[in-house]
Amino acid sequence: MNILDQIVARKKEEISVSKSQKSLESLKNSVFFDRRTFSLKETLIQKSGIIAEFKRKSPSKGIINDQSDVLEVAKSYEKFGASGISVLTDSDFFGGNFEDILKIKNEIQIPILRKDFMIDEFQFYEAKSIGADVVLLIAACLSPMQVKEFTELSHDLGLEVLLEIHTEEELNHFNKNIDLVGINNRNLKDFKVDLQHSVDLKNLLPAGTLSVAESGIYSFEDFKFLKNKGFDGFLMGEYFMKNENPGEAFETFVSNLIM
Ligand SMILES: O=P(O)(O)OC[C@@H](O)[C@@H](O)c1c[nH]c2ccccc12
Repeated sequence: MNILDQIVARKKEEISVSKSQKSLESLKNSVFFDRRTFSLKETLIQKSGIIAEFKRKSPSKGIINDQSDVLEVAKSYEKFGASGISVLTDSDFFGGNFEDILKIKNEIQIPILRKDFMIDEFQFYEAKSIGADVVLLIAACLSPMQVKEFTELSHDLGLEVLLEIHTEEELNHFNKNIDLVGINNRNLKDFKVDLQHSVDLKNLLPAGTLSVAESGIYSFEDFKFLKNKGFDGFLMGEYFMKNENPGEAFETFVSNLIM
């Protein structure tokens, strides 16, 4: 079984436990459920375009940073111009949890992306209830029909959708209601990173689609290359998180943008 299949299999178990512990009603009654959400479509254009990620570990890299405080990092990301913050909520494979979003929600004013493997309606109510503004839909673990249904549900809840694709075939998961399309530079099945592959795929998107280059952006040159090819957004995690102080690393990185 490839890693993505393993994660999804584990996620199904996790969801059934969650459902047995929490009712949909209780999610709808939570403090953050009834609120206005922030739009990543807007901040992507208004700010640096960088969606900075908080990630403790990953299947491809092992432990990246298990010391940093989520609130401290999130505040710096916001202060130095991040368009949004991506927070991993998968615990087994990425070391994340819901608390990370709950802790930062009232402290920052930019969109929060709940980064997880979304395969069940229940998770979208959860995302809203913990304070997320945007959710990730990974084409590789969903059918085009599921993408369509989950997009409608997300919009009913006031959440925006970032659809992640990696191959040309996955373009058939796109529909006109999708808010943003992320092209993963990293193949989730073998972890290979290929920036040119993403550029080629981006050129096949309908004109005017907001595009986000995801993963494996490891230098300012990588960033500039993708920006010059027309990407609107850049999802970066490890490059910042591998430092003792990810917020400071973010500040240094964006100082290049102004020069
Ligand atoms: O740490 P990186 O290489 O900068 O990548 C960030 C982000 O793109 C990556 O974490 C990611 C992209 N798509 C995902 C899907 C699930 C989990 C994680 C991801």
